[in-house]
Amino acid sequence: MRTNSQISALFGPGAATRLATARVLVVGAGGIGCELLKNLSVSGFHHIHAIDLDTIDLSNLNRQFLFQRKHIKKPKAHVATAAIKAFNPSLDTSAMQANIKDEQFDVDWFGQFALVFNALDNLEARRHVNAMCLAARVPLVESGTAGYLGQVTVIKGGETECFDCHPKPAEKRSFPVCTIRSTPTAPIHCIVWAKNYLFVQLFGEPLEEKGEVVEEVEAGQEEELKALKEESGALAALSEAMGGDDFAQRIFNKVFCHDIRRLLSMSDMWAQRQPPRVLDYDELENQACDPPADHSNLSMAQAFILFRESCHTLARRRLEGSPLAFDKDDQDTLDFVTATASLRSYAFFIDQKSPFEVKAMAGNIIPAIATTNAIVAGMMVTQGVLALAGRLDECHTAYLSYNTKRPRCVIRESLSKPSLLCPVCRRRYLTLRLADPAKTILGDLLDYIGCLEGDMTLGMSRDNISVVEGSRLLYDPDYDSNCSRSMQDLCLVPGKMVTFANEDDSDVVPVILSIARPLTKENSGLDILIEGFEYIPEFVPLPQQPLKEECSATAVDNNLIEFGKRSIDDVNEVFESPSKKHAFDSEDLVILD
Ligand SMILES: Nc1ncnc2c1ncn2[C@@H]1O[C@H](COP(=O)(O)OP(=O)(O)OP(=O)(O)O)[C@@H](O)[C@H]1O
Ligand SMILES: [Zn+2]
Repeated sequence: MRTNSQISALFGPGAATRLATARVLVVGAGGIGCELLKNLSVSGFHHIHAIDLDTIDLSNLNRQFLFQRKHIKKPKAHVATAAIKAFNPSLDTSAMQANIKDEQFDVDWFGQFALVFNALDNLEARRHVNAMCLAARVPLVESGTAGYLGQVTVIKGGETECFDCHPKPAEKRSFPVCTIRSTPTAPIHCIVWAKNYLFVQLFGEPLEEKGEVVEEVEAGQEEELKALKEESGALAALSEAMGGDDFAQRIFNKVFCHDIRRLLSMSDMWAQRQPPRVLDYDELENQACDPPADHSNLSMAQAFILFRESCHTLARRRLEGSPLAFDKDDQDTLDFVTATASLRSYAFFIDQKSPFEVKAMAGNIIPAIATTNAIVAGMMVTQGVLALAGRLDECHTAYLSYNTKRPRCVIRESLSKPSLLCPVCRRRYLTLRLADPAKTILGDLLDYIGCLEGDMTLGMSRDNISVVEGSRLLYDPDYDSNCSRSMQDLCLVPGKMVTFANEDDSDVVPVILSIARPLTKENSGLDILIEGFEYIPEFVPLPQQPLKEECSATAVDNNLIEFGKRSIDDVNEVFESPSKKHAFDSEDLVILD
């Protein structure tokens, strides 16, 4: 536990009082959240509120050290805050098991905190908290980890980049169909073939629509694609043998003998490549072997046995019910993918992966590493202390990278200014309060906005305004049927955010009205009140197409936050992490420049 003088020595004069009086929110009490809560509790923070929608699972215990076996199924936020209170009984803690996106957490609710820490694991929730903190004008410390990689940054509306200043590319994971079906060269190609092609053809719904395999035909491959389609037809016909004793053998002979012989007959294809080998069912059947171990590679004989057994199990399940879907936690489906991917790797002379690694790759799992979470949570505290003191010029975006060549594993950058084109933070955030949402109609609100004058004018009126909530268009000059409906009827309740834009003049800053709790008696006589006019962001109208230079973000996955500025070299260095490699194996990365 830090004494006041230690806190002042570490964080500067006045820090002890500032930390002791600030009310802070921690969103997410998982891997990073537990470390962070523990850090906050011993760093001089006093009023700590935690929220998490989940309960504790056995799989959390290896790294979420505030939890013990006896806590399984209990709410994470409650157990975590109780645990830190045990470290420091003088703390004022509170906890909620809830989704941070719930409407009850409106702008007023966020506004009660001096600082928010995000310790989340998904983009959607991060985006939501980003927008709510902008609306409530509360600084946010954002974090993310993926394997050995981690990031921390500070977001303050109007002063720094926000979470949405750079577009986050959708997770991309696609492979050309001919690589997967005819010329695999990497373990991931065999895994995708087993999971997205063979498994789906035999036991599931049709495949390519699933998105991982794309019909990207290179010149001269049209013939090959046609042959592959015929091959798929033949495989579908084999499904009719499902349930029979020789089902596994027929599948094996088709995919590891017949199809490979057909490929070998195309000698041009192997001029520059190692040709595959045909596998022999009888030979493998006669080989004795030990049972497979989770962490070591399967021998060919072990893969064969697993293939045969999983084929029969899945055939039985498929005949008993509806199409099956691959699930990394469904052992039968995982066994099938592990075994067939291993056999295909043997056939194509590709490195083997252990069942454990196959599970990570097929399930696209990035291992969570306690040390990474701990380092990131430590950096969050130091950034949070600076943000709380308003010392944004001293705050940083910090990247934790894994690289044996670099002397330091933390790379720091000063915070960037908001992107002038950001569709989220380059907006005017105002708060709307109504005396009675059941009585005020949308038309009244439009008139009220049209009549605002002086410093409060928004440059909008019924003739040019468009009103949108989420993906719902509520009003534009050609669509006024909602004007006579009450705000309550339109579900415009506290917690909702409504965007008002001038349709005619793109130089007018769009306004986001956060609907907050109704007016109290203090404002009696008013029906509508809009607050927060002091801040007008510098505004540049959005172009039709986002400018390419603006997109300097890297995408790793939904688990890792992305903020511009890292060079591709840095990015490549960061990706030298072995854990990252096993999860993504090069084709899985999307790098925008
Ligand atoms: N919308 C949300 N509202 C509140 N909490 C959320 C929300 N989305 C995610 N979380 C919480 O954020 C935490 C993120 O922690 P972490 O990344 O360690 O995930 P985890 O679920 O604990 O671990 P794993 O996914 O590896 O099993 C989780 O506890 C999760 O419940
Ligand atoms: Zn922004």
